[in-house]
Amino acid sequence: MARGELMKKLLASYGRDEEFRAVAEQIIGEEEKKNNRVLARSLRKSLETGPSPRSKPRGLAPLIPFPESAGDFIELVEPSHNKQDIVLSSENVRIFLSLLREYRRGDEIRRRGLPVRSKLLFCGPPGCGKTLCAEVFAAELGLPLYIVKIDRLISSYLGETATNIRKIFEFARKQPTVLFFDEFDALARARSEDGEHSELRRVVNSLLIFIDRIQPKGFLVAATNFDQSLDSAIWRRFDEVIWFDRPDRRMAARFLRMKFKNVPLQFDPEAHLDGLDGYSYAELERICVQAIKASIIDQRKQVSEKDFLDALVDERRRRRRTARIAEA
Ligand SMILES: Nc1ncnc2c1ncn2[C@@H]1O[C@H](COP(=O)(O)OP(=O)(O)OP(=O)(O)O)[C@@H](O)[C@H]1O
Repeated sequence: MARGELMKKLLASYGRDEEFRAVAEQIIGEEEKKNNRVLARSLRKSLETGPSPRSKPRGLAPLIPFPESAGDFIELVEPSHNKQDIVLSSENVRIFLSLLREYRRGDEIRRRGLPVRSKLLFCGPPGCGKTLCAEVFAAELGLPLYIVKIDRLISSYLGETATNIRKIFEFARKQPTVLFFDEFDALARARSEDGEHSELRRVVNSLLIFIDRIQPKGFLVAATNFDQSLDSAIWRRFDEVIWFDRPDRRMAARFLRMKFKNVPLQFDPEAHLDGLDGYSYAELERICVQAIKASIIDQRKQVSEKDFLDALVDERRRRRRTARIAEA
């Protein structure tokens, strides 16, 4: 495996001892194969003198195990998408490129006493790329992505929540990661609760204080669908606020071209852009995938216009049902 890929795997396995050790062994094996015996021997020595349950950590920097108890509300995501898979506005491309460059020069910037932007708020309707972008961004940075489900975090047993929050932040302070807080608006809702939930409010406020104080080694990203429910006390804690909008006509056309890039078509999907106004990327994605699947099921080599229109009708039905549920 290429060295870069192995390094990525090694970083992603950080905090999970067994996996980390397996990848480290793979790296040593590769060096042995290349006849770099001195390096391989010294790597093995570091690995063997690393932390063990009985000995004090020496050699390798001690791993900070990710809190086991956090498993219910935090998830390590192996990036499976890259920048080819996302459609972003030119403004967002510019912001992300500048964040990447700043991160790479972070040590130098900090040495001069200046802050590095590392706390980002992603706003926008569902299915418009907030999570996908966090994944692609983590892949570009070569950092592991951890997704924290805020609603689950704050509804877990309160006594433990406070400890878990502290552990998460301790982890993010020491280990370069992209720590992604999904459904951040759940915080705002919890903050406005009162009376019997004052304990909950305290937990939420302590989470905000942690966000305020932390200088993450990587990035802390929070995502919300409801930007209006976040008050300025929350907004001002972030270095950048980035909007992910539903695609306009031009972006929807780009998305369709991307999705059908390697698929033989009997029609021009862009002729249907009028009917796709207001759809999210996730909805457009479902239409494209359904249309492609229909051609596979019928064992046809090309996707037909009917495949596309049938998928569109299905998605419309789904939208109407979802809207009805949301109103109820
Ligand atoms: N900008 C985009 N470019 C390409 N594909 C996209 C984009 N936005 C969304 N998608 C597609 O829709 C799926 C869901 O998007 P994603 O999970 O990023 O939405 P989200 O904004 O995080 O939504 P939610 O608020 O519901 O969590 C993605 O996995 C991807 O297939």
